Amino acid sequence: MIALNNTRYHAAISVLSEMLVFAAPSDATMSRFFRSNPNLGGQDRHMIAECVYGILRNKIRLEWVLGGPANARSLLTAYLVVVERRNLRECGGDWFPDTEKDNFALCKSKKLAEAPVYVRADLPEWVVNDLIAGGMNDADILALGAGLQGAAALDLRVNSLKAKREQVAAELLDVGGVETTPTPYSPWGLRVTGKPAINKYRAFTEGRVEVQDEGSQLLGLLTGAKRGQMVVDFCAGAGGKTLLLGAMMHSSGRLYAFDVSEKRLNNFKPRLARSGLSNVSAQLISSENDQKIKRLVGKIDSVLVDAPCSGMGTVRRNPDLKFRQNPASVLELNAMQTSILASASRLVKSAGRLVYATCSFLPSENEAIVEAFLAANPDFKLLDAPELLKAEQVEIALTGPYFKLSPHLHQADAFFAAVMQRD
Ligand SMILES: C[S@@+](CC[C@H](N)C(=O)[O-])C[C@H]1O[C@@H](n2cnc3c(N)ncnc32)[C@H](O)[C@@H]1O
Repeated sequence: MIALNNTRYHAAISVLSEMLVFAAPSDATMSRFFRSNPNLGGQDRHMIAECVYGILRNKIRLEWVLGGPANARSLLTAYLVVVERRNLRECGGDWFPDTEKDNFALCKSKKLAEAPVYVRADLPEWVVNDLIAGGMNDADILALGAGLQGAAALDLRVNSLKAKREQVAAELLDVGGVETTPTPYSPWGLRVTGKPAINKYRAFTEGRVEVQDEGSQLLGLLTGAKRGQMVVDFCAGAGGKTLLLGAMMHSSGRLYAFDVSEKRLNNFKPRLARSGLSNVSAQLISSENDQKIKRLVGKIDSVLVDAPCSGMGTVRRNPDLKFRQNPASVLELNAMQTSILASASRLVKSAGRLVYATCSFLPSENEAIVEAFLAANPDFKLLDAPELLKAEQVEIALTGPYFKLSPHLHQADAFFAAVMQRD
């Protein structure tokens, strides 16, 4: 139970009211709020953050219980009843206003078990409709929804160019008391106990580890990138996956990192410097059809398209994404995804690989894009992702030919990848 008091109760309502506009990512709103309220101590901040993120995670259920869209104060009341299961007696003290007592009683009277599936899964109705259109049943939707409510772990990837996993684990423990365990599937992964600031350790500043979720690490294996190859990371962003591909290539061959965002590519520079890689060419492109990529047509062994997406698979870390995305924004993304995949595919040489990935679980951003691409490009065929991982000694329970991770099954963010090969 969150230890509320007058200050924390009012601060939580204040910051949540700002967040509910969804004009900015909620973590940015939270940081700004704490900066402008320096009187709040460490414990206060912790409790306020717990309370506010707990409300965002459960907002759909809380609003159903309240009977419709609600303000921050009512949501907090519903949170105390529905999530914390408090009695009115436990909301004693000066902080719980008499005016909220009716809301309290209303929330107590509602039975969540009677709510529609989208409410019980705490996913927007349009998201659940997308899942149903993709063939998911109610039980799986509820399991996915429950998994997305959980806490996300902090995963590290050991840079195989510079160190071994056991060495880095020992170093982190020795230097900072940071406890880690090997990730269940990735050969380079370490799962950190708690959330220590890894960037202050030399293992990080000297490029022996990077922060990277396990799903992204496994994606590297699916590209099959090897020593001496020509590889393209088409949507490289700040280069998280580029660094992994470069390490898999032993810093040999040529690795092109393209992106339309100068800011993201600039953020990649210090990471690249730390990594020790010397085979990377990072290039800003104006669009997926930029002239710069023309000279690479038909020459690339493996092309990764880590497409711009709704990010819905990361709602454990960013619960506000559920409310910052909508059917129209996803439709816009679908058009981009289709166009980027089509353009990037031109670079793949005969028998080369094309990997399409998103950090989303929406079938409209995943299977639908890949199926349409394959239908329009019969020279590409779908490979079996679980088989490819098995060949890399990764045994992971997956159904179907795609690489689909879910938090409730794989203790990772939801993630999707399809591996294709040009005939
Ligand atoms: C999911 S993020 C990539 C994250 C990155 N691969 C990583 O591991 O850190 C998608 C990226 O696609 C980029 N992007 C958007 N439109 C693009 C386009 N038309 N061509 C290439 N990249 C694009 C965005 O700037 C963004 O950096």
